[in-house]
Amino acid sequence: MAWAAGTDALGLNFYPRSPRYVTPEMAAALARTRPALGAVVGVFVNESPDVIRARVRDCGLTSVQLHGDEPPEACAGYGVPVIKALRVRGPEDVEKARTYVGAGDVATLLLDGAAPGYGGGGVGFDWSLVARLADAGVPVLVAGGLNPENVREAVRATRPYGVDVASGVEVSPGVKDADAVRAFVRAVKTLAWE
Ligand SMILES: O=C(O)c1ccccc1N[C@@H]1O[C@H](COP(=O)(O)O)[C@@H](O)[C@H]1O
Repeated sequence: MAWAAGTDALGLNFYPRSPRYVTPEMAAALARTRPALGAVVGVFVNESPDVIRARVRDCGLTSVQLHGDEPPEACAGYGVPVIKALRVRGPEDVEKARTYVGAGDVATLLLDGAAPGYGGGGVGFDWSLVARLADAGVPVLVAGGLNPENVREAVRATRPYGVDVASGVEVSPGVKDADAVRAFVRAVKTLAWE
């Protein structure tokens, strides 16, 4: 459904405490639906490197999104590019994000809101802070509290490399709303490039 809606990347959540958790078997089956230009991202929170490597290998992940307290030195060794997610409460967290630029295999940063827990909480952050990474030389993804109604404003405000959404396109935690997914992708992809 997500691919048909036009999404560029599918996130598979391996955090056992998430309502979006998928088993390795489910993940591998979903990853096999990947179109030629699609990305399959494994989302992990403070997971052991051996488990991450096993999921990359067995589930066909094309990148990993580290959404926990992983230090810069833990962002390498998985054989695929790393998206490091940081929860943003204020400017100090954006400065912390900078410490991951050039570290290990970090290819992209993801800025998320600071909901309780590690992610998927539907909480945004001050989008004006994204500009602080404009000179960092690394692509930035914006997430946190996005939905079909506010994502265009988020893109206009932050000019990100991409956006990520979990709870904002669901009927209930972990259950995607196909109409909302389609509306979200349409809202982003029909934005004029200025
Ligand atoms: O979605 C989850 O349950 C989750 C759990 C642990 C870490 C990350 C998680 N999801 C990521 O959180 C952000 C924001 O989600 P939301 O749109 O605010 O609900 C996003 O990057 C998800 O991939």
